[in-house]
Amino acid sequence: MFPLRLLRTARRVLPAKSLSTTGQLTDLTVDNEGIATLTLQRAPVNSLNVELLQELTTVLGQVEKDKAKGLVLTSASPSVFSAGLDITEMYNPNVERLTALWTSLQDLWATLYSAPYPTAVAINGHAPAGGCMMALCCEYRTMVSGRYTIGLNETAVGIPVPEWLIGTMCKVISQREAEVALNAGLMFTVEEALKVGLIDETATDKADAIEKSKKFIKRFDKISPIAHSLTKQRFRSDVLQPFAKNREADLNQFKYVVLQPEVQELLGQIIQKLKQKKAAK
Ligand SMILES: CC/C=C\CC/C=C/CC(=O)SCCNC(=O)CCNC(=O)[C@H](O)C(C)(C)COP(=O)(O)OP(=O)(O)OC[C@H]1O[C@@H](n2cnc3c(N)ncnc32)[C@H](O)[C@@H]1OP(=O)(O)O
Repeated sequence: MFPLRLLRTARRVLPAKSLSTTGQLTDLTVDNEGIATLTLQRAPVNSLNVELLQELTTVLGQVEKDKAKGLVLTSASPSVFSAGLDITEMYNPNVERLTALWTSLQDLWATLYSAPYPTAVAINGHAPAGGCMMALCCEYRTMVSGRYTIGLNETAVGIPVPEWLIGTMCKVISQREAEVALNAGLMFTVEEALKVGLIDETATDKADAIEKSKKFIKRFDKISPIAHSLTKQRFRSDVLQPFAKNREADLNQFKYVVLQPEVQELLGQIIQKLKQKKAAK
């Protein structure tokens, strides 16, 4: 059950010096104020394969165990926050690996969405699909201005958006805006995202986005962790609880859809287009 996980009693008194942990695909640092920064670093575009999804969930568990003051999520890429699920994991897949991919995505979503500590994201580049999903899980979104896009474009790659992700989006933007965007797999520019409330503010660069994210986390300095985590839980439980009951059916539906010949054909075409785009650069 999610409620107990969300019950958070005290922040740890952190040592004066910064802590730093480096995984293979992510980097976690904790500053001397106790704010953790988790950086995605799977080059070139932080696409989410099984290993990255699992590492992210493990590191989030560590942030919780260490009782950090809060978390800032960002990316090491100069232009992409995350390209979403690794498309090559879904094309001609090994079914066991496909199962692990979706189960790991479910775990990451549930862990980040129900994190008992304050969360903010510094979106320093494009954030399609699973990239947008991670941003939506956070309590505050700052995006670097530029020619970047953000949104849930799953239908454009042949994947229906699961109910838990529709619910997550509808907590952030209006149901009407969400329905129009998700049905057609539309992406938002930074300006459009700000206008509909998909992001909370813009930043001039990554450093500015991180600073703004940390400023958000510091809002909770005088708020009791129990008051914060229980209130957050109450806002999110109507999305988390049905998810917990339906995750097996959600997995089966994902596998059924991805293995359809027409979806496989579409995924193959997308991979081809990405390759041609690179060759034309
Ligand atoms: C039911 C499920 C619903 C919701 C749950 C959440 C999950 C959703 C499913 C997904 O996430 S599907 C993935 C959807 N993602 C996309 O459609 C993004 C595709 N990529 C792009 O649009 C662009 O790459 C970019 C805008 C992110 C970045 O553009 P740029 O900086 O110009 O880089 P390149 O396009 O040249 O790509 C560099 C390199 O990376 C490879 N790549 C890009 N995206 C992916 C990806 N999603 N998976 C795997 N690989 C990707 C691309 O092929 C290039 O590879 P090279 O080997 O040629 O270097």
